[in-house]
This record gives sequence, C-alpha cells and structure tokens, in this order.
Amino acid sequence: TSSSSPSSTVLQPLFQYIDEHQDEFVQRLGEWVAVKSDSSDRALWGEVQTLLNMTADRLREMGAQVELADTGTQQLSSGESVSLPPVVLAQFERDPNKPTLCFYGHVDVQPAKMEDGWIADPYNLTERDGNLYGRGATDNKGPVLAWLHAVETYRATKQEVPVNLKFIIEGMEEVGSDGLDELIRLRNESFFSDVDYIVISDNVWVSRRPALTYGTRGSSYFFVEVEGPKIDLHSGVFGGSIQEPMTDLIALLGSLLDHTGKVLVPGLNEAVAPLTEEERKLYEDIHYDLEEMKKEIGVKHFLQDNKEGILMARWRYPSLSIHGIEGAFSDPGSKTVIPRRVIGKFSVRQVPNMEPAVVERQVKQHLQEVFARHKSPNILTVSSSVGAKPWVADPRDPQYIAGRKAVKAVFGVEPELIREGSTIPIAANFQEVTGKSVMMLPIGGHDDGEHSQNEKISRYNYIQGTKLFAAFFHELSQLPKDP
Ligand SMILES: C[C@H](N)C(=O)N[C@@H](Cc1c[nH]cn1)C(=O)O
Ligand SMILES: [Zn+2]
Ligand SMILES: [Zn+2]
Repeated sequence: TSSSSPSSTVLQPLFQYIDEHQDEFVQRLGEWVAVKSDSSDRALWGEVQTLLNMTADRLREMGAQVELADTGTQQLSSGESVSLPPVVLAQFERDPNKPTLCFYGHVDVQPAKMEDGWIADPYNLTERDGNLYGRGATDNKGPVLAWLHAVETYRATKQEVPVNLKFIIEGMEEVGSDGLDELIRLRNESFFSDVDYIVISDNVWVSRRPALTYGTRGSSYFFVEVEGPKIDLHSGVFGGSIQEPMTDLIALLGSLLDHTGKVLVPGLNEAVAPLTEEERKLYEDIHYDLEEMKKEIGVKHFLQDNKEGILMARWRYPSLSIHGIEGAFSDPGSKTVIPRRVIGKFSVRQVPNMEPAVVERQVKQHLQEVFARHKSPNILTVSSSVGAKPWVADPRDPQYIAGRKAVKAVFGVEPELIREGSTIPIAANFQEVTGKSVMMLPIGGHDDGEHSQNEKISRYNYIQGTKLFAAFFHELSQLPKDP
C-alpha cells in the first residue's frame, strides 16, 4: 500500500504491533498444538474440551461474552449415547452502526503419530527453516489464533475494532461437525440474526499466491464391514476352503473406481453440475505449477495432464478415496492369518448438485449388488457418516471485495479466486440456514500438508495472515452500507 493512503494510516500501527509480538503469537500456537485434540479418538475428547476452554478463556480475557453451547449426544453403534464436546459461541460488544462479522473455526485435529513419519513430535511445535511444524499448525489452530491475535492487536494498540465480532469455534470438524447443524438452526434467530458476514479460514492457497475461496466439496464417509468366521483362522489350515472376508472386501473396494479415478458407482456422476464457459474461464487465470506440485508430493504424473483438468478434478468433480481397513493385519512381519472381520473405510467428495443422502443410497445399493453377485456366505454391513453438502458462494458478494482489498494491503497482489477440494461440513448450512454471505479467507500455504506427516504453517503466513485479518476488519468497515 502507498504509505499516504488512509487505510495504511490505520493499518501501519497494527502491522507493527503484530511484527513486534510475533514470538508471543508463535509461543501461543505452541501451547495450543501441545493439546492432543484429536476428535477421531473418543478417548481424547477431554483434550478437545480443554482446548475449547482455553479458547473461551482467551475470548473472555479480550472482553467477549462467551457461552459453551451444548450440542447434544452421539449415538454409538453399541446403542450407548455420549455427550458431544460443546461449541464456543462468543460475541463482543455491539455497535448497531457497524457491520457484524462472524468467524467460524475449529480446534480439533486429525490423528498424528511419530511412526507415521513425523520428523519431530507432532504435538511439540518445532520451528525449522521458517516453518512451524505440528499437528493443527495450519488446520486449524494457527488460523483460529491469528483471528484472536488480530482482535488483540486492535485492543493493545487502543484502536476500536471497526466491526462487531462474533466467534463460533467447534471441536468436531474433522469428524463431520456432529451437532453443529442443529445448533445453527436453533440459534438462527438469536446469535445469527444480526450477522452480516461469515468468514472461515480453514483451507490453504493453491499456489504461492494468496487466495479467496468460494467453494468446497461435500463429503460422505463409508464403513463396509464383512464378517465371516467366529475367530481368526490359520491360512494354511483353512485357506482355500472358505470365502475370506478380506477377499470379499477387496473385491467390493475394487468395484468402486477405476485406474483413471472414475467413480464406478452407477448414477453417482449424473447429478454433477454441467461446466459452463464462464466457469471454465475462471480456471485459466489460476497459478498452478504442475512440475512443482509433482515434486512436492512425490508423484510421477497426475491423472490429468493440464492445470485446468487437475483443478477441476479437485474442485468441481466428485472423487472417491479409500482410507484404510480396520481388522486387517498391518503390522510389520508376516502373520499368516485369515482375519475374521474387516471394515473398509472410504469417502466420496461431492460437488454441486450432488446430495449426500442420494450418494449414500447409490453407494450402499452398488455394494450390496456386487456382494450379492459373489454369493458369499459372509455378512455385509454398510454404514455412513458425515453427510456434508458441497458449498459454493457468489464471489461477487461485497465481502469478497473487502477480502481482495485486505490481501492487496498485506501482500501487495491481487488474490486468486479459488475453490477447495476438501470439506467444511458446516459451510453449506451456514449459507442455507442463515442466508448470510460466506467466504473463506485462507492463510495456509499450498505446501502445508494438512492431515499429512509434518503439517506446518510458515511463520511468514502465520504472521502476515494475522495482519490480513486485522486489515479485513478495516476493509469490511469501509464497504458501502447498503450494497
Ligand atoms: C478443510 C478442512 N480443514 C478439513 O480438513 N475438513 C475435513 C472435514 C471432513 C470431511 N469428512 C470428515 N471430515 C476434510 O475435508 O477431510
Ligand atoms: Zn480444518
Ligand atoms: Zn482437516
């Protein structure tokens, strides 16, 4: 920005504070990463709760009114029901003359173990070559903290925050945001009634350029259980004489997609929204270096041979990924066992105009038909979870103008307009139920490795991202009142 513009007069002291306090911000990220808030493991929901409490405390210290809202219970397959972790709902003092921004984020993480190939303990934030490594560093603890630090910066520099602020922070995003959709419905007429804009920072850029994100894919997660004998069996004694559950399961999983990545479940691709010329053009301008990406993730080639094809496959077409097999022998060594029961796990990423309920029905029917053809004596059970819809917003919405200006003020470039292949389970609900404008304003780098070994956020992105959020408050307040 030019140093004489009014925006820069407001922003410079904020940016200076952020630069001067960056070590404290990194230290706080270390404290958050140290909390093993892995929501996929029910035994760790206490840790999730600990971090939600820490978030609530921090918001209270900054002057917010905070509620830990109940989200009900989860029914286990055993029939038992367990209480879900609460959701933090926070609001700062309201001025009716200011627009109201609501930030959504999550503090739970994906599982992480040293033996998966981490260079250092995933729960001990470690700085190497300007990068901050640790589970949750980019997904989503770093960005949540960056929003809190942006608020802290205004307060510490005695500048009035130019927007009304609300926060909604959950601890179950990584497993499908159980209970949150109902909470939003319940609070639509209260907590959300005066919200003008909802912003999410739970994804990464697609290249080295900053980005604004206007769409995510939806997701349904499937469990395919094949149960056979009462006990595991010796493969030398029984091999060849029984239909093995694992053989059934591999055939079922193998029937789901072909080597080109095409999903083979009948009907599944039929609902996909047709590609318009206008949409196709949007892909041309996006920076995406194929050769660099191949090197970065260590693949010889992608399934598509051009940028547009790859990005469309990631953002606007469905995909199916097989994640694992529970009950299978996966330790080192050579055990010669026939597992008695195995559970295959896979998920389908969904795009406009697919409906999770329809996809779930199509997948279950397909698996049952394939299984019936095999005439197996084993028992097949298919169940599903998550059921998250895809989300697409109108990037011409005023919030995106403020996002663009904030990016320009901090990074000196225009942001890319991108979509995201992964899922924010609650994004579509926010838009549909509240009717408010939703935008994603990511700060993570394209190489942050969300869900992967050695997840990181660079110190640069973390600190510049904090400035981006501080600038976004300002730019939002500068939008014309009734656009
Ligand atoms: C984009 C976000 N950071 C994320 O990782 N979301 C998860 C949500 C999910 C989907 N199925 C279960 N959880 C993801 O996209 O995997
Ligand atoms: Zn996330
Ligand atoms: Zn995630």
